[in-house]
Amino acid sequence: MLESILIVGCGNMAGAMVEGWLADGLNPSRLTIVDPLRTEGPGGMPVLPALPEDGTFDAVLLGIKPQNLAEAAPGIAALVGEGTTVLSLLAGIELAVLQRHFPAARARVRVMPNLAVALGKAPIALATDSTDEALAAAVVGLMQPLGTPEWIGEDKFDLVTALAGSGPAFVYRFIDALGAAATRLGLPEEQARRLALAMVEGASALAAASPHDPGKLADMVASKGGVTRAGLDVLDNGEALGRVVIDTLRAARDRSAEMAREARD
Ligand SMILES: NC(=O)C1=CN([C@@H]2O[C@H](COP(=O)(O)OP(=O)(O)OC[C@H]3O[C@@H](n4cnc5c(N)ncnc54)[C@H](O)[C@@H]3O)[C@@H](O)[C@H]2O)C=CC1
Ligand SMILES: O=C(O)[C@@H]1CCC=N1
Repeated sequence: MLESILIVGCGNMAGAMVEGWLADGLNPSRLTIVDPLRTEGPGGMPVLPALPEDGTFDAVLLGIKPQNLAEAAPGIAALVGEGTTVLSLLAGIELAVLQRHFPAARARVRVMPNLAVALGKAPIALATDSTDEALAAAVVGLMQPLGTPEWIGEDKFDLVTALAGSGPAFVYRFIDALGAAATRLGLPEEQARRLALAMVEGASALAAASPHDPGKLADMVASKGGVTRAGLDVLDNGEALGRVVIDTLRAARDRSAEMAREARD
């Protein structure tokens, strides 16, 4: 049902999806990639500099920036027929706006992954204006090799964009901050960075594998009156970490909502 896929815009995000699909064994002949700024895609895939003149595709994956949509949409729409599902990665571009640009499509689906799709480890939020259950199952099947797809009401998409889409950047900042702090407190910089990254990798793998929630795991690390508790007391004091994280997600969510308003009007 989603055999042939035209990918329009193959930068960081769509490129990572292609990497994930190829790693999972997807037949590259299913993908046609268009990007004026790339000569080669992941795995040496060919990239067309412009949209093909004609062709029939089961899906069109939009991997361009939201601000490029209005200009690119008419050309893309010419390749979107009644059998084509539009899959959009674009932050803050609502289904209603996709409907306006691609009225002939079989369905429109918002997809919010993150760069961990390359490793098959991204949460992938999905929202659609279609009620076709077979199509919904096909979309989930297409996304499954890239991580953990799940349907989410579109009213939560701004928040999910902040958490699942932008989230890795927030975690990378925290890893950087751990390394920088350890450097400032006396470890050689390279060693501090290496230890911080290895620690986060192991801790998140354990959190994913453990039957315990992260709060319980934190308590399992912290001995009463010991070393970890002294550090946690700083993070917990006045909910210091909790407050900065709420402010972070709120700012990202609100920017997504603002982008949605701009694209709507
Ligand atoms: N980078 C990320 O982690 C995430 C990005 N997204 C969404 O993915 C989309 C792409 O973001 P990135 O990959 O980060 O941007 P990017 O700038 O790396 O990639 C965009 C690509 O689109 C190409 N492009 C521009 N106009 C085009 C056109 N008319 N036809 C074909 N290709 C065209 C550019 O040459 C570029 O390679 C955005 O809409 C963003 O909201 C969603 C989730 C996470
Ligand atoms: O920063 C952005 O706008 C996109 C959406 C989520 C991640 N990157």
